[in-house]
Amino acid sequence: MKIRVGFGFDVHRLVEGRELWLGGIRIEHSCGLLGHSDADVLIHALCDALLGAANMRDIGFHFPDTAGEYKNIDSKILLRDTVKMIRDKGYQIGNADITVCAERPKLNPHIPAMKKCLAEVMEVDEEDISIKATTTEKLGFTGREEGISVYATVLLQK
Ligand SMILES: Nc1ccn([C@@H]2O[C@H](COP(=O)(O)O)[C@@H](O)[C@H]2O)c(=O)n1
Ligand SMILES: C[C@@]1(CO)OP(=O)(O)OP(=O)(O)OC[C@H]1O
Repeated sequence: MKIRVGFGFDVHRLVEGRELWLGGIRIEHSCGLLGHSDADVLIHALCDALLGAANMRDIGFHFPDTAGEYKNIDSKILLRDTVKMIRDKGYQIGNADITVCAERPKLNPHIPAMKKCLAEVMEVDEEDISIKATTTEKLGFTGREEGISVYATVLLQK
């Protein structure tokens, strides 16, 4: 069996007047993430980790932010299509481990719903998706609540 690791990282800016979408679910917050799509930064990092493990470039290569068809798109659609691409190349998903850097809101209460949602979209067990949250102790752009960043690692098997 061939085992391959992939890593993804993404950042989106927090602004007023946008909904906050994270891990496929909407979270009540005073501001939301800015992007061409719904700006679900967690899903974008996860897509990049999946694509990286399969050596299939990155999210912007497959879903360019210059294309009207992706304007305000639900990132769950991008994740579903990414998973299809990597399965078509013969890979199975082993597990994903994701860390969200956000000063606010508290994400722990939302993590079970995110895991359930992502597991459904990816057609994997919830047990195979780990999501963790950390502040950056008020340091840097995440600490100043200017944005949210996400790191994702996945393991694929062939
Ligand atoms: N947006 C966040 C950030 C953190 N958490 C949880 O709080 C714990 C402590 O955070 P530190 O940054 O002080 O280490 C962290 O381990 C998470 O469990 C959260 O829910 N939402
Ligand atoms: C998702 C896409 C496409 O709508 O746009 P954004 O929401 O701007 O996200 P980003 O992570 O900057 O890049 C990937 C994109 O091409």
